[in-house]
Amino acid sequence: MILAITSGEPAGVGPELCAALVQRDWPARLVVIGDRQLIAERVHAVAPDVPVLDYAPGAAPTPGSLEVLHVPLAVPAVAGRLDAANGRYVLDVLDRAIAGCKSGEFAGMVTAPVHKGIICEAGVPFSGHTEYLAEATATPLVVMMLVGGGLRVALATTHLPLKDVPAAITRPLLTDTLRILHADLSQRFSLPAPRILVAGLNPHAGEGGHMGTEEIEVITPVLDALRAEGMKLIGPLPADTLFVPHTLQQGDAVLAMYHDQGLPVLKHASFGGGVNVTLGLPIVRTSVDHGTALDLAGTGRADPGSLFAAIELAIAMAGGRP
Ligand SMILES: NC(=O)C1=CN([C@@H]2O[C@H](COP(=O)(O)OP(=O)(O)OC[C@H]3O[C@@H](n4cnc5c(N)ncnc54)[C@H](O)[C@@H]3O)[C@@H](O)[C@H]2O)C=CC1
Ligand SMILES: NCC(=O)COP(=O)(O)O
Repeated sequence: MILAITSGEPAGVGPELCAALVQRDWPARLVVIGDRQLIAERVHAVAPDVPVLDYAPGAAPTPGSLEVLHVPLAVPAVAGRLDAANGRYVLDVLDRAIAGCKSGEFAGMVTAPVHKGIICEAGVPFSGHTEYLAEATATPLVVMMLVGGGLRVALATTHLPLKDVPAAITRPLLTDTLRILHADLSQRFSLPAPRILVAGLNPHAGEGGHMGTEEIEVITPVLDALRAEGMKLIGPLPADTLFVPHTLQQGDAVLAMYHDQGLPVLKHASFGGGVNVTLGLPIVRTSVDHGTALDLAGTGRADPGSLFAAIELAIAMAGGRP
């Protein structure tokens, strides 16, 4: 099994985190995609003895070395300093991994962090890997789920302004999101009858319609319809008490209505060891839970724990050992 590791934003911690890959004996061949010289420089700054070699598909990998599939930078990259001139490079790296996943060259892809803002400043509207992968694979809807700290938290909406969230949560969106979450928990997470805790949108899940009506008009009807099909759905629950241990024990996963309803809890519980996984895709994609950490780039102090966890999950999802 070959996994593509996209090295992400060249000014961020992604390239140097690749040095840590040689610390473990993985049950998969890991191929780092990025600029050969950039990866070598960042890796050798923190691990001078690690050989950085060109990926040669036909040849057996050299144990203890890092294999790089070269995609050239547009301009030299400086750790900690974003440059819009390399925005297209970041997408070229992703495109190469996606092409390899589609063709069967790679069993899946694991992504190091990108900086959404600098890609937008490069002139390409970009809100995240999740949305980019959906478009690149012509998948009408995907679901972002983060896993860590004993939690699985999926999102009904991802990267959109908070003011646009209520209108985005429609009956069709919620229905399709729950179907994808249910199917992937069953098939890819070995949970044949997953119990899903569904958050409300408003404080106290709307307090009976006195603090918002989306629970009554949208969420409850969708849950009732899907329950009639046999899904085990609990909610809509007030988000502030959903995450107390007693309630969490009653479910296998949480569906939060928006990014910052679910992810702060998940990251509090697991930062540095969490994994972001895109559900509903025809390919396997997992990611680190953290961002580009420009403040740490080039210092060698970035923790590879989340990258390791993302690789483990990708291997498991692709059918290898965990
Ligand atoms: N998977 C991805 O591509 C993700 C990308 N991002 C992007 O990253 C950029 C920066 O986001 P921020 O909110 O500043 O979050 P961030 O995760 O980059 O940084 C938040 C804090 O966590 C620390 N940190 C991050 N990764 C670490 C690691 N591996 N080890 C130790 N400490 C670590 C940083 O030093 C900083 O103090 C944004 O453009 C955002 O969109 C954010 C999350 C995920
Ligand atoms: N908070 C998660 C995040 O921003 C990563 O998003 P994506 O790039 O995986 O879509």
